[in-house]
Amino acid sequence: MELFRRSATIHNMPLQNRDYDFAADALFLDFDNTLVDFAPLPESVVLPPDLITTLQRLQHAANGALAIVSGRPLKQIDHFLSPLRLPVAGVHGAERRSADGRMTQLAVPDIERLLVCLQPLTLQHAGLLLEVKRGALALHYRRAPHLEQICVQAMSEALAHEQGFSLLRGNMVVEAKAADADKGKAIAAFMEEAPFAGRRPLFIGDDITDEVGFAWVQSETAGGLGIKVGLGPSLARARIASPAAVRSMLAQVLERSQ
Ligand SMILES: O=P(O)(O)OC[C@H]1O[C@H](O[C@H]2O[C@H](CO)[C@@H](O)[C@H](O)[C@H]2O)[C@H](O)[C@@H](O)[C@@H]1O
Repeated sequence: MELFRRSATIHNMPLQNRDYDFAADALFLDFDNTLVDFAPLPESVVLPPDLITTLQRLQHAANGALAIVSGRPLKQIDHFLSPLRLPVAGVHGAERRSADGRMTQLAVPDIERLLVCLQPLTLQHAGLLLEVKRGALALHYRRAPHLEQICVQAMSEALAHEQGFSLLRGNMVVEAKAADADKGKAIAAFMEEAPFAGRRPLFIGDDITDEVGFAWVQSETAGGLGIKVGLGPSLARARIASPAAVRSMLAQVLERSQ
């Protein structure tokens, strides 16, 4: 059964006649707008019933080769998926928990000056939210979309005096994150380790931060596939319509395995 629609813009990308193989593939999943639908605030996402059980069973069926790769801190992912503790890369790869539970934290720049610079803006506009992470700072404007340009400009100006950060435009958010951290490197690091090593990486994600992940999994060395959720330009060679479609596809994959 074909589970993903090939991207309309990319042709001649055969999937070796299969889409997902529990014995041969490693599955990497973004969190927001991939597994769960967007919500007005980061803490208000709602996990659909059965998602945790589906992930747990998938992980078991794949001999552990399933990980979450998110812009969120690892602790938040654990909180939402509790009691499940999956291998996770958080804050775009700045922190990572391997399948054996080992933690890796990249050295990250100090966000203190950025915080001081940007806090007045959030006091001025009630619809804005600053999300503080280890070595990253996200300025959310989902509840005040008309402030997008002001937010982007404020973040750019704050970053002009800083070293070691890169500016990331996400969905209704502009973020300063550690320049050294990216999802491609995080997936590459998982793929060096058991139980991921030797498998074909599949990465499902929706946002700009996921593009480096798609590029890495689709590299010649990795030989994998990127699957973009939703519309918009992407390097990913396959598409899936929505988080609901991702959840239903994961459930189908599981059903087929039994
Ligand atoms: O890499 P991801 O797992 O997709 O995380 C990306 C960012 O997700 C969160 O923000 C986004 O989702 C929120 C909840 O739906 C929404 O309110 C916000 O507008 C979105 O940008 C999270 O808060 C960020 O830290 C992540 O970087």
